[in-house]
Order: sequence, then structure tokens, then C-alpha cells
Amino acid sequence: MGIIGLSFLDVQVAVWFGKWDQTFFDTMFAYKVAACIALIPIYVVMMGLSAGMRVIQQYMTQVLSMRWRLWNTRVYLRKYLSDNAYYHLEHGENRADNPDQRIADDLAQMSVWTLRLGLDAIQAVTTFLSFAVVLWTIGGTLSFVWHGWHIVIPGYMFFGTTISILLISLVLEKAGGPLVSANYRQQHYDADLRAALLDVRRNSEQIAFYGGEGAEHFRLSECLHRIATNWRSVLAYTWRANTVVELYTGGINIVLWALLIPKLLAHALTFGLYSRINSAFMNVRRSLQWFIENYTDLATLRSILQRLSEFERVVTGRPEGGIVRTPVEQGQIEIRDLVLDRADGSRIATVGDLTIPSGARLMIAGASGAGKSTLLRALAGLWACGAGSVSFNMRDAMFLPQRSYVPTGTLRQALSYPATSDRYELDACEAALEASNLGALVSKLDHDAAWGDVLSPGEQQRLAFARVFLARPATLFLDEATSALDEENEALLYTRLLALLPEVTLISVAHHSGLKRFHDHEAILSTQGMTIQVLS
Ligand SMILES: Nc1ncnc2c1ncn2[C@@H]1O[C@H](COP(=O)(O)OP(=O)(O)OP(=O)(O)O)[C@@H](O)[C@H]1O
Repeated sequence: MGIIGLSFLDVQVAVWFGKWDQTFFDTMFAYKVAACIALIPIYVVMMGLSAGMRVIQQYMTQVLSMRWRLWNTRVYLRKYLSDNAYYHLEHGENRADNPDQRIADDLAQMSVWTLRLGLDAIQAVTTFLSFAVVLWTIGGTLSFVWHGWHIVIPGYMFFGTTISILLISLVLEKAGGPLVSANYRQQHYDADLRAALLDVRRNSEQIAFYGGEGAEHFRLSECLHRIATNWRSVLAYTWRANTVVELYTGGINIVLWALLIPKLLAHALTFGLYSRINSAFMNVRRSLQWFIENYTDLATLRSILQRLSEFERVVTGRPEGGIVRTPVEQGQIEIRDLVLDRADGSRIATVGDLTIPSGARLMIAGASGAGKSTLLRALAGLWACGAGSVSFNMRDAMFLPQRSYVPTGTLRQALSYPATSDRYELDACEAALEASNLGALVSKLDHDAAWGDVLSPGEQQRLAFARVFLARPATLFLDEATSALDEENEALLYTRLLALLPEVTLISVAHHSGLKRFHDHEAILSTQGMTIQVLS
């Protein structure tokens, strides 16, 4: 409100400046030097007031835009990280490209630009209204005879100015309209290039082993090619829009001169009056041309808002599907009439009914692509396509995927994930590492590193087991969580797991038949259904 108040005051000072101009120049051209000098202190006060207000206004605008950016980003982050929205954005039916860019860049730009353009718009409207009154009043009435008609146009200067500028705005909309979608595509392609570069960085070792430089170069060049092609459209539309703006900026003075002709013919123009009309004309013009001058900025803002609203729609939309998940406080895992489908409706697997009592140890097997991981996704609430229901104690369950996530930071943070690093005592952390055959890392618990790159895939899988030993879940789902380990380490981890968590309900997806001895039942999954065998 303070900023808007300052805008109003600024416009009022500009009106005073106009009045002062008229008095000053009329006095000057009457050669009254002493009276002219007497007017200078008033000018200095008005100038000081205007300068002070502008500086304060800019400072307040910056503070407000940063606060607004932070608030917006917090809201978007909360939505992005709720209800697995970040997962569905990458894997679901409705995807939105480059969420990182939308949250980091688009929101920052949106916050700064909407505030700046919004406040400028308020100032433009206030200026327009204030100086429209001045222009109407001092511009006078135009009267002439045309084909025998006596025509009288009150406030003709105001109408002349407004109509000519609005006409130019229409021409501009025609010339620069496609700029919005071109800008939208440009942001999309820029983000794609960044994501592709990030891919190379993340997978540098794999690419180097494959000798994939050529393929990567081709992929990045494709991204660059899309940027270049679209950039040409952006340039063409910007060029068209800028041509209209430049022609307008130079040509608009002719409109003022044309509007002054009746006053010149009537000998009704003093230099003071000219100066005041000129100032009012310029202010009305500046406020109306605000739209013209900011056309390209408004076009970019429109495309940013378009991207953000698309992101918002995808983030808040729930993935459609028929699988119902019901959390219960404790007890067995109940699966009823479960079928797993793809988003296009084709069947992945028929699971049917399955009850897994507390403390049971079930191994899930089946051919590659049979739907084992999808079954775990359905249990974790990440897959809803299909039908049927699942219920179990979801609060006290832990899922270990094949590829573990090891965040960058201290090893203790990576070990405690998703809890914070102070959640577990140092002794417990050390014991968990020892139990997962990672004793050599005990001394590095406080070392900061990109552990996801430093640790081998097998070590990362052992670290995931160490997390289990710390978190001690009641139900544990393992999705090929030991696939990168040698048989000895795999057996060691299962043995330690059952020794340290004897009550745990264990559901493992695994290919190694050697793991059967750690389970009491085996479920074999296929499109036709699921068969259960008792393991001795
Ligand atoms: N996000 C997805 N969109 C479309 N289809 C998918 C998606 N995720 C998995 N599928 C399909 O579902 C089927 C089952 O995949 P799933 O990963 O569950 O198999 P799996 O039995 O775990 O295989 P593997 O033993 O090779 O890991 C596959 O045909 C796969 O292509």
C-alpha cells in the first residue's frame, strides 16, 4: 500500500511540475527575472520530494519482490514435494517439463516482473487520469464548420492523443502477438539444454565407458538447434514489434503538432501554455504507451504465467487410477482383487488376493517385465493404474529400490536419510555401518562428499541396508536391493537383517534363487495371475 501511495504522490508532484512550468515560462517570456528566481526554491522542493519518493519506492519494490518470490517458491515447493507430485511429474501421464526451471527461474522472474509491471500499471493509470483532466481542461474545445455542419469537439486534445495511441497499440498487438508463444517455447528449449547438460554431468562415467561423446554431442546439438530455430522466430516477432514501437516513438510528436494547429491559428498559444500542454500530452502519452513500451516484457510474463499455471495444474492434479490404498495401524498386509495396468489400459499383471501376515517373509519372483516393481509401486502409492485394494501399516514401512538415493553432504546425513543427521546417536550409526559391512567408512561419518558418486553401487546398496538397521521398520519392501552385491555380501546382509529385525515383515523382489532360504514363501507373478509356493 505504501508503494501505491507513493505512486499517487509522484503523479501529483508531476501535475504540480506542469503548473510550475506554465507559470515559470510565462514569467520568463515576460522578462520578469526576479519573479523567475523567486520560483526556483519551489522547483527545488518539488524536485527533492520527487527524487526522495522514487528512491524509496524502488527500495520498497525490491524488498517486496524478494518477499513475494520467497513466499511463492515456498508454496510451490510444498506442492511439488507433497503427495509424490515430484514423482508423478516425471513418471505420470501428465508431465510438465523441467520443474526445476519452473520453480527456480520462472517463479523468480514472475515475482519480480508481476510486481514491477503491476506497480507501473497502477502508476500509468493514475498518471493517465490526472493528466487527462489537465489535457481536457487546458486543451480547450475545437469548433469548425464541415459541409455546412457546425462541429464542436470538447477536450479534442485528449481524444486525439488517446485515439492515436490506442490505434498504434492495436497494430502492435497484431505485429507482436505471436511473441508470447515463441517466448514460451524458448524457455522450454533453454531448460531442455540445461537438463541435457546435467545428464552428461551426472552420468559422466557411464558415458566415458561407452565412449558416448559423439552421441551426447549429437543430443546437445539437437537441443541447441531447437533453441536456434525458435530464436529466429523470437527475433522476427521482436523485430516486428520493435519497428512499430520505434516508428511510434518518433512519429507521435507529429500528432502533438497537429493538435496544436487550431490553437496556433487562433493565436491562443503562449510558451507557458505550450509547455504545460506538452507536459500533459507527454504524461498521457507515456501512461498510454506503457503497454506499448512494455509489450515484449508483458509477452514474456504471459508465457511465464502460462508455464507456471501448467505446472500448478499438473502438480495439483491427482493421478487417475483405480487402486485403493488404505492405511491401517498394524497387522497383516491385505491385497484384494489387485490388477496392475498401464496408463493406456493394457494389463501388466493380475495379482488377485494375497494376505501377508506380520513377520512373514515373502519373495516375489517372475520374468523380467512381469510387474514385480510395479506391484511394489502400487503398494507404495506410486502406481494407481489398475483396480483392487491394498491395506497395511504404511507409516511403519520402508521401501528400498534397486538404485539407492544417496544425497550429497556428510556421510552421516546420507546414512540417516530421510531423517535428519541428528536423529540417530553416533554409536548407532557406527553399528549400522559395521552391520552392513561398511566398517571402513565409520571414520568418514562427518566427511562432506558427493557420496552418490564416491560409493560403488554395491556400497550404496549396503548403505541402504544400514539405514534399515537404524530406522527399524515393521515392514520392509526390497526391490532387487542387493542386485549389485556379490553372493557373500548379499547373504551377509539378509542374515544380519533377520538377526537385527527378527519381527520384520519382509517382501523382497529378487532374481537370485540363493535368496529363497531367507524367505518362507515365494510368489511368482505373471499376466495370468500369481502363484504362491511354500519354501522349506
Ligand atoms: N512409467 C511407466 N509407464 C509405462 N509403462 C511402465 C512404466 N513403468 C513400468 N512400465 C511397464 O510395466 C511393465 C512391468 O514393469 P516392472 O518394472 O514392474 O517389471 P519387473 O517385473 O520389475 O521387471 P524387472 O525384473 O526387469 O525389473 C513393463 O512392461 C514396463 O515397461
